[in-house]
Amino acid sequence: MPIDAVTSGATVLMPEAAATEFLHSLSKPAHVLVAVSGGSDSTGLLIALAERLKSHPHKDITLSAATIDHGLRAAAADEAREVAAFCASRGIPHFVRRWEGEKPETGIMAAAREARYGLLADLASDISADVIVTAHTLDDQRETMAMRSARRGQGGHGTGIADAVLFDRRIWIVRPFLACRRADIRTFLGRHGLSWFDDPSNEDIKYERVRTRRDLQAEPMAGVPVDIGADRAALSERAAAWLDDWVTIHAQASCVIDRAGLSADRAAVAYALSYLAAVFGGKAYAPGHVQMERVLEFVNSASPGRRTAGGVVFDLRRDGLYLMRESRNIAPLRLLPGEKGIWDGRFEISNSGNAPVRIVAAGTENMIIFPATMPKGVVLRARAAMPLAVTEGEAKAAAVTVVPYLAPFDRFLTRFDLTFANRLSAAFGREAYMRLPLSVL
Ligand SMILES: Nc1ncnc2c1ncn2[C@@H]1O[C@H](COP(=O)(O)OP(=O)(O)OP(=O)(O)O)[C@@H](O)[C@H]1O
Repeated sequence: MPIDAVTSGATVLMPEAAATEFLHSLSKPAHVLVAVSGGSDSTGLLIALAERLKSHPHKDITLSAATIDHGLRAAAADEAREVAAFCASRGIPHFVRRWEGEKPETGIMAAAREARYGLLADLASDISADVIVTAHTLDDQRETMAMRSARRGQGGHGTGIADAVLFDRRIWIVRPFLACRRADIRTFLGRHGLSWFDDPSNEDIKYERVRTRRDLQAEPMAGVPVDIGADRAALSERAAAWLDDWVTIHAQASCVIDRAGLSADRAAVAYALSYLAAVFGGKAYAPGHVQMERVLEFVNSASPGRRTAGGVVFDLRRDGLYLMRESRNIAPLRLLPGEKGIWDGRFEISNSGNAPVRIVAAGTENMIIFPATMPKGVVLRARAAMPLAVTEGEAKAAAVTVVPYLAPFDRFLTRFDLTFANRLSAAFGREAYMRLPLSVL
Protein backbone atom coordinates (compact mmCIF):
# COMPACT_ATOMS: atom_id res chain seq x y z
CA MET A 1 0.00 0.00 0.00
CA PRO A 2 1.57 3.33 -1.01
CA ILE A 3 1.56 5.49 2.07
CA ASP A 4 2.38 9.15 1.59
CA ALA A 5 2.14 10.21 5.16
CA VAL A 6 1.48 8.57 8.44
CA THR A 7 0.22 10.50 11.40
CA SER A 8 -0.10 8.84 14.75
CA GLY A 9 -2.65 6.11 14.34
CA ALA A 10 -3.97 7.13 10.93
CA THR A 11 -2.75 6.15 7.50
CA VAL A 12 -3.22 9.02 5.10
CA LEU A 13 -3.30 8.51 1.36
CA MET A 14 -2.85 11.17 -1.26
CA PRO A 15 -5.73 11.34 -3.76
CA GLU A 16 -3.68 9.98 -6.66
CA ALA A 17 -2.47 7.02 -4.60
CA ALA A 18 -5.97 6.28 -3.36
CA ALA A 19 -7.33 6.29 -6.92
CA THR A 20 -4.54 4.00 -8.10
CA GLU A 21 -5.11 1.61 -5.24
CA PHE A 22 -8.86 1.45 -5.83
CA LEU A 23 -8.53 0.83 -9.58
CA HIS A 24 -5.94 -1.83 -8.91
CA SER A 25 -8.14 -3.65 -6.40
CA LEU A 26 -11.27 -3.51 -8.54
CA SER A 27 -12.55 -6.77 -10.05
CA LYS A 28 -12.50 -6.30 -13.83
CA PRO A 29 -14.21 -5.68 -16.15
CA ALA A 30 -15.86 -2.85 -14.28
CA HIS A 31 -18.12 0.05 -15.09
CA VAL A 32 -17.67 2.53 -12.24
CA LEU A 33 -20.37 5.08 -11.45
CA VAL A 34 -18.89 8.07 -9.60
CA ALA A 35 -21.37 9.98 -7.42
CA VAL A 36 -20.41 13.61 -7.97
CA SER A 37 -22.16 16.36 -6.03
CA GLY A 38 -19.84 19.01 -7.45
CA GLY A 39 -18.17 19.53 -4.07
CA SER A 40 -14.39 19.29 -3.71
CA ASP A 41 -14.26 15.66 -2.55
CA SER A 42 -16.32 14.09 -5.29
CA THR A 43 -14.91 16.33 -8.05
CA GLY A 44 -11.47 15.29 -6.79
CA LEU A 45 -12.41 11.61 -6.86
CA LEU A 46 -13.73 11.83 -10.41
CA ILE A 47 -10.61 13.64 -11.62
CA ALA A 48 -8.19 11.37 -9.77
CA LEU A 49 -9.84 8.30 -11.33
CA ALA A 50 -10.06 9.86 -14.79
CA GLU A 51 -6.45 11.06 -14.71
CA ARG A 52 -5.21 7.69 -13.61
CA LEU A 53 -7.10 5.99 -16.42
CA LYS A 54 -5.72 8.54 -18.88
CA SER A 55 -2.13 7.87 -17.87
CA HIS A 56 -2.65 4.11 -17.54
CA PRO A 57 -5.47 3.23 -19.96
CA HIS A 58 -7.34 0.12 -18.91
CA LYS A 59 -9.71 -1.30 -21.49
CA ASP A 60 -11.66 -3.19 -18.82
CA ILE A 61 -12.59 -0.11 -16.78
CA THR A 62 -15.12 2.52 -17.81
CA LEU A 63 -16.22 5.58 -15.86
CA SER A 64 -19.57 7.34 -15.66
CA ALA A 65 -20.66 10.08 -13.29
CA ALA A 66 -23.98 11.00 -11.72
CA THR A 67 -25.38 13.95 -9.83
CA ILE A 68 -28.51 13.76 -7.76
CA ASP A 69 -30.59 16.90 -7.59
CA HIS A 70 -32.45 16.59 -4.30
CA GLY A 71 -34.72 19.46 -5.27
CA LEU A 72 -33.98 21.10 -1.91
CA ARG A 73 -31.92 24.10 -3.00
CA ALA A 74 -32.68 26.42 -5.88
CA ALA A 75 -29.05 26.33 -7.01
CA ALA A 76 -28.89 22.53 -7.16
CA ALA A 77 -30.25 22.18 -10.70
CA ASP A 78 -27.70 24.71 -12.03
CA GLU A 79 -24.92 22.94 -10.18
CA ALA A 80 -25.96 19.61 -11.68
CA ARG A 81 -25.85 21.22 -15.14
CA GLU A 82 -22.37 22.58 -14.45
CA VAL A 83 -21.16 19.16 -13.36
CA ALA A 84 -22.69 17.79 -16.57
CA ALA A 85 -20.85 20.38 -18.67
CA PHE A 86 -17.61 19.68 -16.84
CA CYS A 87 -17.96 15.92 -17.44
CA ALA A 88 -18.80 16.53 -21.10
CA SER A 89 -15.60 18.56 -21.46
CA ARG A 90 -13.68 15.56 -20.17
CA GLY A 91 -15.58 13.00 -22.24
CA ILE A 92 -17.12 11.33 -19.19
CA PRO A 93 -20.78 10.24 -19.56
CA HIS A 94 -22.81 12.06 -16.90
CA PHE A 95 -26.37 11.55 -15.67
CA VAL A 96 -28.64 13.69 -13.53
CA ARG A 97 -31.41 12.19 -11.45
CA ARG A 98 -33.91 14.25 -9.51
CA TRP A 99 -35.53 13.36 -6.22
CA GLU A 100 -39.20 13.87 -7.00
CA GLY A 101 -41.73 12.77 -4.42
CA GLU A 102 -42.67 14.32 -1.14
CA LYS A 103 -40.05 15.67 1.22
CA PRO A 104 -40.51 14.94 4.92
CA GLU A 105 -40.64 17.82 7.40
CA THR A 106 -38.16 16.22 9.77
CA GLY A 107 -35.13 14.04 9.15
CA ILE A 108 -34.60 15.61 5.75
CA MET A 109 -30.88 14.72 5.64
CA ALA A 110 -31.56 11.03 6.26
CA ALA A 111 -34.43 10.99 3.77
CA ALA A 112 -32.29 12.73 1.14
CA ARG A 113 -29.56 10.17 1.70
CA GLU A 114 -31.99 7.26 1.29
CA ALA A 115 -33.39 8.81 -1.86
CA ARG A 116 -29.90 9.53 -3.19
CA TYR A 117 -28.71 5.95 -2.80
CA GLY A 118 -31.95 4.62 -4.28
CA LEU A 119 -31.64 6.88 -7.33
CA LEU A 120 -27.96 6.04 -7.78
CA ALA A 121 -28.68 2.30 -7.54
CA ASP A 122 -31.52 2.57 -10.10
CA LEU A 123 -29.27 4.50 -12.42
CA ALA A 124 -26.45 1.98 -11.97
CA SER A 125 -28.85 -0.73 -12.99
CA ASP A 126 -30.07 1.28 -16.01
CA ILE A 127 -26.55 1.87 -17.32
CA SER A 128 -25.15 -1.50 -16.19
CA ALA A 129 -22.63 -0.03 -13.76
CA ASP A 130 -20.99 -2.61 -11.48
CA VAL A 131 -20.07 -0.39 -8.58
CA ILE A 132 -20.86 3.08 -7.22
CA VAL A 133 -18.10 5.16 -5.67
CA THR A 134 -18.61 8.06 -3.28
CA ALA A 135 -15.97 10.44 -2.00
CA HIS A 136 -16.25 10.13 1.77
CA THR A 137 -12.96 11.30 3.26
CA LEU A 138 -10.87 10.84 6.36
CA ASP A 139 -12.39 14.10 7.63
CA ASP A 140 -15.89 12.57 7.27
CA GLN A 141 -14.61 9.48 9.02
CA ARG A 142 -13.34 11.45 12.01
CA GLU A 143 -16.61 13.37 12.28
CA THR A 144 -18.67 10.20 12.07
CA MET A 145 -16.62 8.44 14.71
CA ALA A 146 -16.85 11.42 17.02
CA MET A 147 -20.63 11.60 16.57
CA ARG A 148 -21.16 7.87 16.97
CA SER A 149 -19.08 7.59 20.09
CA ALA A 150 -20.98 10.54 21.56
CA ARG A 151 -24.15 8.58 20.85
CA ARG A 152 -23.11 5.18 22.18
CA GLY A 153 -25.81 3.94 24.46
CA GLN A 154 -28.58 5.34 22.31
CA GLY A 155 -28.05 2.88 19.52
CA GLY A 156 -24.84 4.39 18.24
CA HIS A 157 -21.69 2.36 17.97
CA GLY A 158 -18.02 3.17 17.89
CA THR A 159 -17.27 1.99 14.37
CA GLY A 160 -16.89 4.51 11.61
CA ILE A 161 -17.83 4.77 7.94
CA ALA A 162 -17.23 1.50 6.12
CA ASP A 163 -15.01 1.53 3.04
CA ALA A 164 -17.62 -0.56 1.22
CA VAL A 165 -21.36 -0.96 1.74
CA LEU A 166 -23.82 -3.14 -0.12
CA PHE A 167 -26.98 -1.18 -0.82
CA ASP A 168 -30.37 -2.89 -0.98
CA ARG A 169 -28.73 -6.24 -1.83
CA ARG A 170 -28.22 -4.64 -5.25
CA ILE A 171 -24.97 -2.80 -5.66
CA TRP A 172 -21.78 -2.14 -3.73
CA ILE A 173 -20.87 1.42 -2.82
CA VAL A 174 -17.13 1.82 -2.37
CA ARG A 175 -15.35 4.80 -0.78
CA PRO A 176 -11.86 5.01 -2.23
CA PHE A 177 -11.05 8.34 -0.55
CA LEU A 178 -11.70 7.23 3.02
CA ALA A 179 -8.00 7.61 3.85
CA CYS A 180 -7.65 10.99 2.09
CA ARG A 181 -7.71 14.39 3.75
CA ARG A 182 -10.00 17.03 2.33
CA ALA A 183 -7.12 19.54 2.37
CA ASP A 184 -5.05 17.23 0.14
CA ILE A 185 -7.97 16.78 -2.26
CA ARG A 186 -8.32 20.54 -2.55
CA THR A 187 -4.61 20.95 -3.17
CA PHE A 188 -4.84 18.26 -5.85
CA LEU A 189 -7.75 20.09 -7.53
CA GLY A 190 -5.83 23.37 -7.29
CA ARG A 191 -2.90 21.78 -9.12
CA HIS A 192 -5.30 20.87 -11.93
CA GLY A 193 -6.72 24.38 -11.96
CA LEU A 194 -10.16 23.13 -10.94
CA SER A 195 -12.72 24.63 -8.62
CA TRP A 196 -15.74 23.20 -6.84
CA PHE A 197 -19.06 24.16 -5.25
CA ASP A 198 -19.44 24.75 -1.55
CA ASP A 199 -22.73 23.38 -0.26
CA PRO A 200 -24.12 26.05 2.13
CA SER A 201 -25.53 23.32 4.40
CA ASN A 202 -21.92 22.41 5.21
CA GLU A 203 -21.75 25.68 7.16
CA ASP A 204 -25.11 25.42 8.89
CA ILE A 205 -24.53 24.76 12.58
CA LYS A 206 -28.02 23.42 13.06
CA TYR A 207 -26.51 20.14 11.79
CA GLU A 208 -24.62 17.97 14.26
CA ARG A 209 -22.00 17.11 11.63
CA VAL A 210 -21.16 20.77 11.05
CA ARG A 211 -20.79 21.38 14.80
CA THR A 212 -18.64 18.26 15.17
CA ARG A 213 -16.45 19.39 12.26
CA ARG A 214 -15.86 22.72 13.99
CA ASP A 215 -14.97 20.99 17.25
CA LEU A 216 -12.52 18.71 15.47
CA GLN A 217 -10.82 21.51 13.57
CA ALA A 218 -8.68 22.34 16.56
CA GLU A 219 -7.42 18.77 16.85
CA PRO A 220 -4.61 17.35 14.75
CA MET A 221 -5.58 14.67 12.22
CA ALA A 222 -4.89 11.64 14.37
CA GLY A 223 -6.66 8.90 16.22
CA VAL A 224 -8.47 7.18 13.38
CA PRO A 225 -7.17 3.63 13.33
CA VAL A 226 -5.97 2.36 9.97
CA ASP A 227 -8.06 -0.76 9.95
CA ILE A 228 -11.27 0.29 11.64
CA GLY A 229 -13.08 -2.55 9.97
CA ALA A 230 -10.60 -5.35 10.50
CA ASP A 231 -11.55 -6.05 14.13
CA ARG A 232 -15.21 -5.94 13.30
CA ALA A 233 -14.74 -8.27 10.32
CA ALA A 234 -12.90 -10.74 12.56
CA LEU A 235 -15.72 -10.54 15.09
CA SER A 236 -18.25 -11.09 12.31
CA GLU A 237 -16.47 -14.34 11.42
CA ARG A 238 -16.42 -15.54 15.02
CA ALA A 239 -20.10 -14.67 15.37
CA ALA A 240 -20.88 -16.60 12.16
CA ALA A 241 -19.20 -19.70 13.62
CA TRP A 242 -21.11 -19.18 16.86
CA LEU A 243 -24.35 -18.95 14.89
CA ASP A 244 -23.62 -22.30 13.22
CA ASP A 245 -22.86 -23.94 16.52
CA TRP A 246 -25.64 -22.71 18.74
CA VAL A 247 -28.55 -21.12 16.92
CA THR A 248 -31.56 -22.60 15.12
CA ILE A 249 -34.03 -20.40 13.24
CA HIS A 250 -37.63 -21.56 13.23
CA ALA A 251 -40.21 -20.56 10.63
CA GLN A 252 -38.25 -17.34 9.96
CA ALA A 253 -40.01 -15.92 13.00
CA SER A 254 -38.17 -17.20 16.02
CA CYS A 255 -34.83 -18.64 17.00
CA VAL A 256 -33.46 -20.67 19.84
CA ILE A 257 -29.98 -20.34 21.21
CA ASP A 258 -28.59 -23.30 23.09
CA ARG A 259 -27.88 -22.33 26.71
CA ALA A 260 -24.30 -23.51 26.47
CA GLY A 261 -23.80 -21.09 23.59
CA LEU A 262 -24.63 -18.11 25.77
CA SER A 263 -21.53 -18.51 27.85
CA ALA A 264 -19.27 -19.17 24.84
CA ASP A 265 -17.29 -16.38 23.14
CA ARG A 266 -18.68 -13.29 24.90
CA ALA A 267 -17.84 -10.72 22.24
CA ALA A 268 -19.31 -12.94 19.52
CA VAL A 269 -22.45 -13.47 21.63
CA ALA A 270 -22.87 -9.71 22.09
CA TYR A 271 -22.39 -9.06 18.37
CA ALA A 272 -24.69 -11.87 17.22
CA LEU A 273 -27.40 -11.15 19.79
CA SER A 274 -27.51 -7.47 18.77
CA TYR A 275 -28.04 -8.40 15.15
CA LEU A 276 -30.54 -11.16 15.95
CA ALA A 277 -32.46 -8.60 18.01
CA ALA A 278 -32.41 -6.18 15.07
CA VAL A 279 -33.57 -8.88 12.64
CA PHE A 280 -36.41 -10.19 14.81
CA GLY A 281 -37.35 -6.63 15.77
CA GLY A 282 -37.38 -5.55 12.11
CA LYS A 283 -34.98 -2.67 12.83
CA ALA A 284 -32.04 -1.43 10.79
CA TYR A 285 -30.05 -0.94 13.99
CA ALA A 286 -29.47 -3.12 17.02
CA PRO A 287 -30.91 -1.96 20.34
CA GLY A 288 -28.69 0.62 22.06
CA HIS A 289 -25.59 -0.23 24.01
CA VAL A 290 -27.23 0.21 27.41
CA GLN A 291 -30.24 -1.90 26.45
CA MET A 292 -28.01 -4.64 25.05
CA GLU A 293 -25.87 -4.64 28.21
CA ARG A 294 -29.04 -5.29 30.19
CA VAL A 295 -30.06 -8.11 27.87
CA LEU A 296 -26.63 -9.71 28.14
CA GLU A 297 -26.69 -9.50 31.90
CA PHE A 298 -30.11 -11.13 31.89
CA VAL A 299 -29.17 -13.98 29.54
CA ASN A 300 -26.13 -14.73 31.64
CA SER A 301 -28.20 -15.00 34.78
CA ALA A 302 -29.23 -18.50 35.74
CA SER A 303 -32.91 -17.80 36.26
CA PRO A 304 -35.44 -18.23 33.46
CA GLY A 305 -37.67 -15.30 32.59
CA ARG A 306 -38.51 -12.81 29.88
CA ARG A 307 -37.16 -9.42 28.87
CA THR A 308 -38.04 -7.14 25.99
CA ALA A 309 -35.66 -4.91 24.04
CA GLY A 310 -36.14 -3.23 20.68
CA GLY A 311 -39.53 -4.88 20.16
CA VAL A 312 -38.07 -8.36 20.71
CA VAL A 313 -38.91 -10.81 23.46
CA PHE A 314 -35.92 -12.61 24.98
CA ASP A 315 -37.43 -15.69 26.59
CA LEU A 316 -34.86 -17.55 28.69
CA ARG A 317 -35.78 -21.16 29.45
CA ARG A 318 -33.92 -24.14 30.83
CA ASP A 319 -32.90 -25.44 27.41
CA GLY A 320 -32.19 -22.16 25.70
CA LEU A 321 -32.91 -18.56 24.91
CA TYR A 322 -35.80 -17.94 22.50
CA LEU A 323 -36.12 -14.73 20.52
CA MET A 324 -39.20 -13.50 18.75
CA ARG A 325 -40.95 -10.27 17.80
CA GLU A 326 -43.14 -8.78 20.49
CA SER A 327 -46.66 -8.88 19.06
CA ARG A 328 -47.35 -5.20 19.86
CA ASN A 329 -47.06 -2.13 17.66
CA ILE A 330 -47.07 -3.98 14.38
CA ALA A 331 -48.46 -1.68 11.72
CA PRO A 332 -50.56 -3.21 8.93
CA LEU A 333 -49.45 -2.83 5.34
CA ARG A 334 -51.73 -2.34 2.36
CA LEU A 335 -50.55 -3.53 -1.02
CA LEU A 336 -52.20 -2.89 -4.35
CA PRO A 337 -52.05 -5.61 -7.01
CA GLY A 338 -48.47 -5.95 -8.24
CA GLU A 339 -47.09 -3.93 -5.32
CA LYS A 340 -44.29 -5.01 -3.03
CA GLY A 341 -43.51 -3.72 0.43
CA ILE A 342 -41.69 -4.40 3.67
CA TRP A 343 -43.98 -5.41 6.50
CA ASP A 344 -42.82 -4.71 10.04
CA GLY A 345 -39.23 -4.53 8.82
CA ARG A 346 -39.21 -8.35 8.77
CA PHE A 347 -40.89 -9.64 5.65
CA GLU A 348 -40.86 -8.50 2.06
CA ILE A 349 -44.32 -9.16 0.73
CA SER A 350 -45.49 -8.98 -2.88
CA ASN A 351 -49.12 -8.91 -3.89
CA SER A 352 -49.32 -11.17 -6.90
CA GLY A 353 -53.12 -11.27 -6.99
CA ASN A 354 -55.55 -8.86 -8.61
CA ALA A 355 -57.12 -7.31 -5.51
CA PRO A 356 -55.66 -5.07 -2.80
CA VAL A 357 -54.45 -6.92 0.29
CA ARG A 358 -53.84 -5.97 3.88
CA ILE A 359 -51.07 -7.63 5.79
CA VAL A 360 -51.74 -7.87 9.50
CA ALA A 361 -50.15 -9.56 12.47
CA ALA A 362 -52.59 -12.35 13.03
CA GLY A 363 -50.28 -15.27 12.87
CA THR A 364 -50.31 -18.24 10.66
CA GLU A 365 -52.89 -20.88 11.39
CA ASN A 366 -50.36 -23.52 10.63
CA MET A 367 -48.80 -24.84 13.85
CA ILE A 368 -46.86 -27.48 11.94
CA ILE A 369 -44.21 -25.04 10.74
CA PHE A 370 -42.82 -24.97 14.27
CA PRO A 371 -41.24 -28.16 15.58
CA ALA A 372 -43.21 -30.07 18.19
CA THR A 373 -40.29 -29.73 20.60
CA MET A 374 -40.73 -25.97 20.82
CA PRO A 375 -42.41 -24.69 24.00
CA LYS A 376 -46.06 -23.91 23.32
CA GLY A 377 -45.79 -20.41 24.80
CA VAL A 378 -42.99 -19.54 22.40
CA VAL A 379 -44.90 -20.87 19.40
CA LEU A 380 -48.03 -18.90 20.32
CA ARG A 381 -46.06 -15.71 20.78
CA ALA A 382 -44.08 -16.12 17.56
CA ARG A 383 -47.21 -16.98 15.60
CA ALA A 384 -49.01 -13.89 16.85
CA ALA A 385 -46.36 -11.72 15.21
CA MET A 386 -46.42 -13.51 11.88
CA PRO A 387 -47.99 -12.00 8.79
CA LEU A 388 -51.44 -12.83 7.56
CA ALA A 389 -52.60 -11.53 4.19
CA VAL A 390 -56.26 -10.61 3.89
CA THR A 391 -57.84 -9.76 0.54
CA GLU A 392 -59.88 -6.58 0.70
CA GLY A 393 -63.49 -6.79 -0.28
CA GLU A 394 -63.35 -10.36 -1.51
CA ALA A 395 -63.62 -13.53 0.40
CA LYS A 396 -60.92 -15.35 -1.50
CA ALA A 397 -57.45 -15.99 -0.12
CA ALA A 398 -54.80 -13.41 -0.94
CA ALA A 399 -52.12 -14.28 -3.45
CA VAL A 400 -48.89 -13.08 -1.88
CA THR A 401 -45.28 -14.12 -1.74
CA VAL A 402 -43.52 -13.66 1.56
CA VAL A 403 -39.75 -13.49 1.85
CA PRO A 404 -37.86 -12.85 5.09
CA TYR A 405 -36.20 -9.44 5.24
CA LEU A 406 -33.08 -8.88 7.34
CA ALA A 407 -33.45 -5.24 8.36
CA PRO A 408 -29.90 -4.59 9.62
CA PHE A 409 -28.39 -5.89 6.38
CA ASP A 410 -30.82 -5.80 3.49
CA ARG A 411 -30.73 -2.02 3.02
CA PHE A 412 -27.16 -1.19 4.03
CA LEU A 413 -24.66 -3.95 4.70
CA THR A 414 -21.15 -2.92 5.63
CA ARG A 415 -18.30 -5.04 4.40
CA PHE A 416 -17.30 -5.74 8.03
CA ASP A 417 -20.51 -7.64 8.66
CA LEU A 418 -20.58 -9.65 5.45
CA THR A 419 -19.59 -13.07 6.83
CA PHE A 420 -22.16 -13.04 9.62
CA ALA A 421 -24.83 -11.58 7.34
CA ASN A 422 -24.30 -14.33 4.77
CA ARG A 423 -24.57 -17.05 7.38
CA LEU A 424 -27.73 -15.53 8.78
CA SER A 425 -29.20 -15.03 5.32
CA ALA A 426 -28.67 -18.72 4.60
CA ALA A 427 -30.25 -19.68 7.93
CA PHE A 428 -33.31 -17.69 6.88
CA GLY A 429 -33.40 -19.52 3.55
CA ARG A 430 -32.29 -16.49 1.59
CA GLU A 431 -29.59 -16.23 -1.04
CA ALA A 432 -26.07 -15.00 -0.29
CA TYR A 433 -25.32 -11.29 -0.52
CA MET A 434 -23.65 -10.01 -3.66
CA ARG A 435 -19.88 -10.37 -3.69
CA LEU A 436 -17.68 -7.36 -3.07
CA PRO A 437 -16.27 -6.21 -6.43
CA LEU A 438 -12.81 -5.73 -4.99
CA SER A 439 -10.20 -8.43 -5.22
CA VAL A 440 -7.48 -6.93 -3.07
CA LEU A 441 -7.75 -4.12 -0.60
N1 LIG B 1 -26.16 15.36 -4.73
C1 LIG B 1 -25.26 14.40 -4.90
N2 LIG B 1 -25.10 13.81 -6.11
C2 LIG B 1 -24.19 12.83 -6.29
N3 LIG B 1 -23.41 12.37 -5.31
C3 LIG B 1 -23.52 12.90 -4.10
C4 LIG B 1 -24.45 13.94 -3.82
N4 LIG B 1 -24.33 14.27 -2.52
C5 LIG B 1 -23.38 13.47 -2.00
N5 LIG B 1 -22.88 12.65 -2.94
C6 LIG B 1 -21.82 11.63 -2.79
O1 LIG B 1 -21.78 11.22 -1.45
C7 LIG B 1 -20.52 11.58 -0.86
C8 LIG B 1 -20.76 12.01 0.56
O2 LIG B 1 -21.49 13.17 0.57
P1 LIG B 1 -21.96 13.86 1.90
O3 LIG B 1 -20.84 13.82 2.89
O4 LIG B 1 -22.60 15.13 1.57
O5 LIG B 1 -23.07 12.86 2.28
P2 LIG B 1 -23.52 12.35 3.68
O6 LIG B 1 -24.99 12.44 3.64
O7 LIG B 1 -22.76 13.02 4.76
O8 LIG B 1 -22.97 10.88 3.55
P3 LIG B 1 -23.76 9.56 3.68
O9 LIG B 1 -24.07 9.23 2.26
O10 LIG B 1 -22.82 8.60 4.29
O11 LIG B 1 -24.92 9.87 4.51
C9 LIG B 1 -20.00 12.67 -1.77
O12 LIG B 1 -18.60 12.75 -1.70
C10 LIG B 1 -20.48 12.22 -3.13
O13 LIG B 1 -19.65 11.21 -3.66
